[in-house]
Amino acid sequence: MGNSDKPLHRITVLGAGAWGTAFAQVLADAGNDVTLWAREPEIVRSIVEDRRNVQRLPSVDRLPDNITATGDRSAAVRDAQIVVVAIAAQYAREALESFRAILPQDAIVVSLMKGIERSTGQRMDEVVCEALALPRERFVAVSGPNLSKEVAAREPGATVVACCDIEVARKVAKACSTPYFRAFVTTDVIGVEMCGSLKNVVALAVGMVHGAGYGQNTAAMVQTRGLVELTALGVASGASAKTFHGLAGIGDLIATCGSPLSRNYTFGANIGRGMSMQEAKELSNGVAEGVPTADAVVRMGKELHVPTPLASGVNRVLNEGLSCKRIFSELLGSGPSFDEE
Ligand SMILES: NC(=O)C1=CN([C@@H]2O[C@H](COP(=O)(O)OP(=O)(O)OC[C@H]3O[C@@H](n4cnc5c(N)ncnc54)[C@H](OP(=O)(O)O)[C@@H]3O)[C@@H](O)[C@H]2O)C=CC1
Ligand SMILES: O=C(CO)COP(=O)(O)O
Repeated sequence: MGNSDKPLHRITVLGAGAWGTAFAQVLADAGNDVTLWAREPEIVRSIVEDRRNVQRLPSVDRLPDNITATGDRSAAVRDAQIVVVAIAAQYAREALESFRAILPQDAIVVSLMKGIERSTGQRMDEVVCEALALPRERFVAVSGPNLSKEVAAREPGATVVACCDIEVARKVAKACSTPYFRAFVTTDVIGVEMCGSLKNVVALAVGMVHGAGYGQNTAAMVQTRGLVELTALGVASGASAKTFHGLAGIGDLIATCGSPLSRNYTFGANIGRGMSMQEAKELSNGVAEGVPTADAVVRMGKELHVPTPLASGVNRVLNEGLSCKRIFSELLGSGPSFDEE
């Protein structure tokens, strides 16, 4: 499905999980030559020999021919012009440090990850730049309403590509644009990072709402107050409020909070139904980034003097065993309050 005979770019995707593999297909469809790096030999074998990633993206029957895979770090990044990182956020630093010495000098690094590092409270732009000693001009964040299974089915959709250098953002946007996938650009890296990471905590909460047996009124309250909370945290971190009202913010919130395809939503729903953390983890179809991120968000709120009632409630359910019903009634507060700000 490439656009021309000559590949647009040589791109390497680190991490052949659900989103790494689906995004690799977008890049291949856009006309790039794509190499997926995976640490699991069986995933590499199945992509190379069977043209499938049965473990992580079983819905795709045949990956495009211009995708290959390897487990060899040096071979994976040797000629890469763009390196895309799609590793579970809590393990990104450790995984990227092993690429630091072998990353091509001028490669652009794109993060697809949506999480805050629990041990440091850092966003993925900070983690990636630190782990790879990467200048910020070569860091790009991609985030939006992008449920991997729907993107992999080539359903119409869009994303946001952020870099402090708008020309670099445009280059990456072009590299991931296809007739079914559109990329919008911005320089608000912090905003895009905060949207993607924090909406996962809201998706956990909305999942808990439905799991606990409540309906759309409660879900709408949680989702809307969640947007207010994540916007306040983002703005206090240096982001533009506008970003939160766009595709990466409210757009992703709508997709994630409204779909059982979301691992965060599903994890929250299972907790709401009364499962233990262990049971919910065992059932999860991939990483639910909001779980470790909730704790980081609460600490971030304290540091930035931004109230985080929703993230605090979610965190107390996850880490202190509070009931979902209790946190939603506590969210309503006691005395009268009519000020929506
Ligand atoms: N799925 C989606 O719809 C979307 C996901 N995202 C974000 O993209 C990121 C990846 O998500 P997704 O691909 O879906 O998640 P998956 O759970 O499907 O995959 C996680 C990936 O991280 C890898 N990984 C985990 N630990 C390590 C480690 N120590 N070293 C190297 N690799 C490691 C896994 O490798 P292994 O297979 O060997 O365990 C796997 O490739 C997340 O931050 C997520 O929030 C963003 C948009 C959409
Ligand atoms: O970020 C996503 C959609 O935009 C995917 O959400 P989950 O990680 O909850 O599956």
